Amino acid sequence: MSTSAAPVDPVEQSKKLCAYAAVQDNLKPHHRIIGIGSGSTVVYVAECIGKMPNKAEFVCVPTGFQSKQLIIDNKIQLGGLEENPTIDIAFDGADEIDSGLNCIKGGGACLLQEKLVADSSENFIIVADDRKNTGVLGKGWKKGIPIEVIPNAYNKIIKELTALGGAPKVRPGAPAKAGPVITDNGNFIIDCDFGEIPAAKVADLNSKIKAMVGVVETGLFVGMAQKAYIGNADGTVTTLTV
Ligand SMILES: O=C(CO)[C@H](O)[C@H](O)COP(=O)(O)O
Repeated sequence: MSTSAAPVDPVEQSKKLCAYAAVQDNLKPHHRIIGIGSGSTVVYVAECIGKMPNKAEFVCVPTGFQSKQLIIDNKIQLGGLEENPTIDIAFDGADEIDSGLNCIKGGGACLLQEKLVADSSENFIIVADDRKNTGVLGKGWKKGIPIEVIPNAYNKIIKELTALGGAPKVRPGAPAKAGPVITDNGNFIIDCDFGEIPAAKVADLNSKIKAMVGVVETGLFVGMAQKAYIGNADGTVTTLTV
């Protein structure tokens, strides 16, 4: 019988390393309410918290269906934003990070609940593998900025985004569903490519998109993260701060 271990995928390993480092460095003894983001990197945040001997002291607030399952699977106490409007610290992944720690989020269509949790958190920490750390939004992430919209407003908003210089597309649910992706909040996602967005222009673009009636939220997280933990392919972790 062979006893050789399964090969370790370096990207998966880097996600785990940055997530564990972020929790171990930032979760303080007085923290009680923790926000848990969405995606494949925060899986390791929940795993790390789930292994803590004092995990019964924490209440974790999820950012969507997947995140809720992670909290349940790791046997951590689940809480809602309604009972916990102030979150001590939140950990979340990102699709891309710029030099000012602005992020594109929403690749998993969870951006609205993610932004609610981030905005309610006293500390917001990003965990990501080094492919996300490009320095400029739109440089590596070519799918566009995810924008959550009220369903019957999608054509109106597509017109407005096009006039703003973007290339918008409704996110399809195919092959798993005919028709568009429906978010956890019952809305559509429009992915809108604006090319590379210099850090100094991210806030203005975000304000212009948010001002469109029918837009619920954008996947531009402007000035929200205090720190980002980047897992590198060589097994090291880089910490970025603003
Ligand atoms: O914004 C998100 C979901 O809406 C995720 O945090 C983002 O897509 C990163 O995911 P991953 O850790 O799998 O790269």
